[in-house]
Amino acid sequence: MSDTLSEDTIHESLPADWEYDGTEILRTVEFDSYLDGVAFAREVAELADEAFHHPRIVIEFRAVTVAFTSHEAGGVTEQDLELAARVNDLD
Ligand SMILES: C[C@H](O)[C@H](O)[C@H]1CNC2=NC(N)=NC(=O)C2=N1
Repeated sequence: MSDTLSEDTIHESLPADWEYDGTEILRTVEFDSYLDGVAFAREVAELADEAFHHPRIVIEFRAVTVAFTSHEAGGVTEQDLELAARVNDLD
């Protein structure tokens, strides 16, 4: 079972453009078109499924929000931070 991180550790470790709302780490990425956002969401989904660690993904008209938390651990873990950094590499 992964260990959940303290709020201080999460805030100190957040990848660029990510925030922490007390439950999840989140990032919203804006796009010029809806389908560009859908394509990005698919890339996120593929890296998440490869890692078998799945975010909440919200696809809107020209923005996609990705949110990670570790459900089994009951909070944010190192794995969430690692995948968030990998999502930034997609951008
Ligand atoms: C049984 C459990 O759903 C699986 O082990 C995986 C699937 N994907 C997951 N994704 C996330 N974000 N947290 C989990 O705890 C998790 N567990």
